[in-house]
Amino acid sequence: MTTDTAVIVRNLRRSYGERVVIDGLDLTIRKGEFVALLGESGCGKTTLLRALAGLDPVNGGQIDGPKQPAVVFQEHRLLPWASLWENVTLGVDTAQGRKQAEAALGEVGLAGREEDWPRNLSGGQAQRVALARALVREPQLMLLDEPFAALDALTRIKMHVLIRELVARHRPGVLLVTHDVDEAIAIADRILVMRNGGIAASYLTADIAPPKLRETLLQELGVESDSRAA
Ligand SMILES: Nc1ncnc2c1ncn2[C@@H]1O[C@H](COP(=O)(O)OP(=O)(O)OP(=O)(O)O)[C@@H](O)[C@H]1O
Repeated sequence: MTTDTAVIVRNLRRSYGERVVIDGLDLTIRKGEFVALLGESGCGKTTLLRALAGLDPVNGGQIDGPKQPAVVFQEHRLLPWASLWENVTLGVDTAQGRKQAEAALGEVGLAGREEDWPRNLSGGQAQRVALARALVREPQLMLLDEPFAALDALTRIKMHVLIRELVARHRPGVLLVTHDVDEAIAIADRILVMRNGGIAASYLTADIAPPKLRETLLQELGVESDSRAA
C-alpha cells in the first residue's frame, strides 16, 4: 500500500451460511477520495462496510487498510449519559488529541456546546458531533453508512457541504453507503455500483454531467428514470 492509499481490498469474500454476499470484490480508495457506494437493497453494501470496519469477519481475501477506521452510522450512536465533550474525547488521552477534539467541534459548528448533552441536540447537530468524533483521530479511512438518511432535506444539503469541506481539509479516504443517487452525485468523486457480490460499475462524477449520470445510475439500479432526468 502506498502512502497515497486509504484502503485496498482484494478478492474479498463473505457468506452467511450458504448465501454468498461478497464474491471476489476488489476496491481501492485513495486518501482524500470520496467514494459513494450504491446498489439494490440486499446487495451487500452494509456487509462490505462492516467488513472494512473490522466489525464482521470475512471468509477470504485481503483488506489492506487501517484496523479501526472511523465509522458514522445512520443513527448518531452518541453515549446519552456523556456530554458532547466526553463523547468526542472518549479514549483520547493526549493534549494533542484534546486540541484536535476542540478543533473538530468547532469545525462542525458546535464550539461552546461541549458541556451539553446528546438529548438536547437536533438530528443534524447529533450527526455533526458524530462527524467530529470520527475526525478526532485523523482517520486514514472514514466509513459512512447512510449518515444523512434520517435528516430533513435542507439539513441534508447542509451536511453535504460540511462533509465535503471536512474531507477536503482532513483528506481521509471515504466510503459512503447511500440509497440516494442525488446525494452520491452531489458529494462523491467516484460512484460505485455493487451487484452480484462485486463492484459492477464505477463512474467519476467529474466526467459525466449530473443529469446523464443520474439517468445512468438509475438504469444500473433497475429504476425507470423519472421526468427530472428526461
Ligand atoms: N447477520 C446476517 N445473517 C444472515 N444474513 C445476513 C446478515 N446480514 C445480512 N444478511 C444478508 O446479506 C445480504 C446483504 O445484506 P446487506 O445488509 O449487506 O445489504 P445492503 O445492500 O446493505 O441492503 P440495504 O440497502 O437494504 O441496507 C442480504 O441478503 C441479507 O439478508
